[in-house]
Amino acid sequence: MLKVLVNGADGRMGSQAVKAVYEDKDLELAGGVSITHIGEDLGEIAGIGTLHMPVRDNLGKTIDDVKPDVVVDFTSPRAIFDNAKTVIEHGVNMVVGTTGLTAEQRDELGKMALAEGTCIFIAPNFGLGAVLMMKISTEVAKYLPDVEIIEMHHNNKLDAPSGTSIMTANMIAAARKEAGIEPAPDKTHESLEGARGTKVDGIPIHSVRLPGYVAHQQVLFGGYGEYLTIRHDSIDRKSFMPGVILAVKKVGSHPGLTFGLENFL
Ligand SMILES: NC(=O)C1=CN([C@@H]2O[C@H](COP(=O)(O)OP(=O)(O)OC[C@H]3O[C@@H](n4cnc5c(N)ncnc54)[C@H](O)[C@@H]3O)[C@@H](O)[C@H]2O)C=CC1
Ligand SMILES: O=C(O)C1=N[C@H](C(=O)O)C[C@H](O)C1
Repeated sequence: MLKVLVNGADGRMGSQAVKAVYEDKDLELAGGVSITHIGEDLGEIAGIGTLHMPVRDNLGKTIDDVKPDVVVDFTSPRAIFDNAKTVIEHGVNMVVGTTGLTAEQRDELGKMALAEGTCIFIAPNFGLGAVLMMKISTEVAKYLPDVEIIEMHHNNKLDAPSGTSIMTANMIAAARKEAGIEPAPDKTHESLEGARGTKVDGIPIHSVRLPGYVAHQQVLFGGYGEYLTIRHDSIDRKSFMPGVILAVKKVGSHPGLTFGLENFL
């Protein structure tokens, strides 16, 4: 049985991860860490009943105490780099769902993990539909290179643009480059700064934050007298859990850094 520790255990995603790990017959829930709800019962917070397992407040100390095989992290873009370093330094494998790491930070963590003989898996999106949205977008971009992304999330999301939209833009730009095809130049003058969104690899990303939304993205391709829109909607955070559980089970057989759920499908 793989022992799993969840960091950010009382959050929207962390509490779902606690439940998913607890319900999987091949995994053992080793504990939960957070900076809020410290000392409260982990099971009560995740809505699965009393577990007599308190939420702990120090990742490093908790790893020393419970000796997990895998740490799952759903915390905050500000905390994730240091969290990942702590986990790797303790020689433990890690599954990261938290967004906000730069490509340089990911590479650094991958090198650290290799040096320590551990495995780190990072995915900005664990939803199967979202992975397919990105993959299909790279195919479309070879024929319709003019593209913009609109991502829509709940108003408590801390970062913008979303990790998924950044990854989508990176993948589309790489596919366009490989196909030797370029988008039309953007001739618009922004009379108000920000009107055309932010740009990642030259691709405009527009971020919407509203109550009522969960996690949604549209990839809009324009052509001559036609357009094609690829849209993905996560309407329940349970949609991410099969991907998280898959990653927990597979991470240990991939030394160093693995980036993106498509590598495990
Ligand atoms: N990869 C994926 O499929 C998905 C990724 N996310 C990402 O996961 C992250 C968390 O999202 P939510 O669960 O919505 O946030 P949340 O705010 O509901 O939960 C984060 C939790 O982490 C705790 N926390 C913050 N800093 C911490 C630290 N240093 N150590 C331990 N605990 C800490 C907070 O107290 C909070 O309870 C975000 O970066 C979000 O973009 C969200 C959904 C899906
Ligand atoms: O914060 C969220 O909610 C989500 N974050 C991830 C992202 O930034 O892409 C994944 C999903 O979009 C939900």
